[in-house]
Amino acid sequence: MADIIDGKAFAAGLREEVREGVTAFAAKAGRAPGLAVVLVGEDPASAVYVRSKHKACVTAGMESFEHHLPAETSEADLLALIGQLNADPAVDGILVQLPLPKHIDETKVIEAIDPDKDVDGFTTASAGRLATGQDGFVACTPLGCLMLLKDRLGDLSGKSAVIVGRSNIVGKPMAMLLLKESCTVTIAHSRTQDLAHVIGGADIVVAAVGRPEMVKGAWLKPGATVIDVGINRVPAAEEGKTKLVGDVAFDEAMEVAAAVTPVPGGVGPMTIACLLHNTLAAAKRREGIA
Ligand SMILES: Nc1nc2c(c(=O)[nH]1)N[C@@H](CN(C=O)c1ccc(C(=O)N[C@@H](CCC(=O)O)C(=O)O)cc1)CN2
Repeated sequence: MADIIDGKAFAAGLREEVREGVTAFAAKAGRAPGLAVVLVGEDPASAVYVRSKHKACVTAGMESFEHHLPAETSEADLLALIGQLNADPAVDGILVQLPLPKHIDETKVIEAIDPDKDVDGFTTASAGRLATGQDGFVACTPLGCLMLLKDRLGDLSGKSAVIVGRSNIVGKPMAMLLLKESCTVTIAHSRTQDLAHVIGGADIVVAAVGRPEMVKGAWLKPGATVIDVGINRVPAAEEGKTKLVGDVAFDEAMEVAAAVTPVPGGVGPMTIACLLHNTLAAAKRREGIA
């Protein structure tokens, strides 16, 4: 039976580390790091995530600047707000909660964020910096996956890694991070032929495809480490109820792998902990503090 990788506990440790870092930062800089979070509209899941981010920020001793705009906000008004936040010296990190309402061009809004405040790591500049080995911010979810992998496996050099999913915010940055760790990286996607065979050769599997329990236990190499990024709500056995499952068939994977992240309680909590980590790093860079 595989070990369960406890992302919730790891994230709590990271948040505590950040809290201590914030205290040291404030003593030197005479101010707390500041994170601006922009939420447009009433998406209930987004509202929950933004509340969690605010609470985590305050608990870590950071300033949280919340901007909750109505769903009808125009793209021009949102871009104007980003411009103000870019220029605000109290703001070290800017995050625009996704998804945005359909009438707003997400790419245009993300690209408007100053890369030095892009604590979500979503701008083209941040992606380019990661791809070329320059200092910059790494998207929080893949950064959290990497931390869990390094904690579990230590040196990743030479390991074979398969990432299922090629999104700009998880699959691609994950591939860059694992390449930087000298893994042999394969990105699988919806057109990949014989996915079972591709996954079967991997020491590390990162599933980020958004399809409930798509990766089967029988596809895994015995002893693999499995990181499940998927958060899918599906009907539960009890009539009218729902439950969360990942992109990996968890019970099957537990029979074959060496270690698996659960859903919930695996990668998800790392996302917010890494956001705090990036915000502290942004503040230190802006103040020239090592
Ligand atoms: N600007 C951003 N937008 C979005 C991001 C992001 O990183 N930046 N990621 C997601 C949502 N998200 C944070 O924003 C997020 C998702 C899930 C979790 C989490 O802890 N999940 C729990 C389960 C939660 C539940 O019960 O529903 C878990 O997996 O244990 C945290 C943050 C999209 N938008």
